[in-house]
Amino acid sequence: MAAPVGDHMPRRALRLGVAGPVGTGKSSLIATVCRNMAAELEIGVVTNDIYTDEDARFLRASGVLSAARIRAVETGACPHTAIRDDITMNLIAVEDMERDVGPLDLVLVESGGDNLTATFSPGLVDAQVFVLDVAGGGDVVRKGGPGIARADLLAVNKVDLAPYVDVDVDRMVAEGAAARGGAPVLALSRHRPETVDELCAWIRRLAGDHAAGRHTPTDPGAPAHHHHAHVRAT
Ligand SMILES: Nc1nc2c(ncn2[C@@H]2O[C@H](COP(=O)(O)OP(=O)(O)OP(=O)(O)O)[C@@H](O)[C@H]2O)c(=O)[nH]1
Repeated sequence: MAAPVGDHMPRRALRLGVAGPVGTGKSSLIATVCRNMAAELEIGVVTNDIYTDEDARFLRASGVLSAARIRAVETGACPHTAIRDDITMNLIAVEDMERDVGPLDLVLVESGGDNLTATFSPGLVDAQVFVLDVAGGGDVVRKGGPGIARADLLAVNKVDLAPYVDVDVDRMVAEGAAARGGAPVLALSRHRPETVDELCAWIRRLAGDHAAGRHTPTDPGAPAHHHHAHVRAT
């Protein structure tokens, strides 16, 4: 689908951030999107890990994209540092990839796993998905935070596990929608194709709006204030 728009202005890919606590299924969600949408969109992925390139290796091993379309950023610090405070490493990774393998339609940027605080800078991504999972407990949506409250999409993932962890998915989704003033919440499982279709439809709409110049990034707000003064030099 990638093609220049207008007379001579090549457009850049839609950049979609994927954030959320450790292990909620961010890499799996990205692999699922690539598997289901690679035939219609030219896709690239940038992963952020604190100390490793584990997520990039997982995605390369899954075989959903060629290795050149998967770049790893090792942040060496809290996830929000590289996706919000100083986005330079990520911007360079995205721009290098688009130059090397582009033009692309969609670049997915995965944050390193965090607690509930990480949000992407609107200078890095055009939109963001915040991923929770039912295994984290039905009450986690009530704990709030900028990602839960104001990301473009809240995904409640692994809903296939809900019966095993005593979570009422409908209630979790309703509480999420209430916390977000009605903004979209998606009950998701990679084992439930109809939910994957809904995720792909949401991305398809967003990519269309971006390509047509109809999408304006909104900032979910800064992460909760915190500091590292307790980490003492020896
Ligand atoms: N049952 C079930 N398991 C899932 C689903 N999605 C992901 N998982 C599993 O959840 C675990 C964590 O998934 P990842 O995709 O690695 O999670 P992540 O958020 O990228 O993890 P970090 O990068 O470490 O923060 C893995 O064992 C996945 O197989 C799902 O929809 N259903």
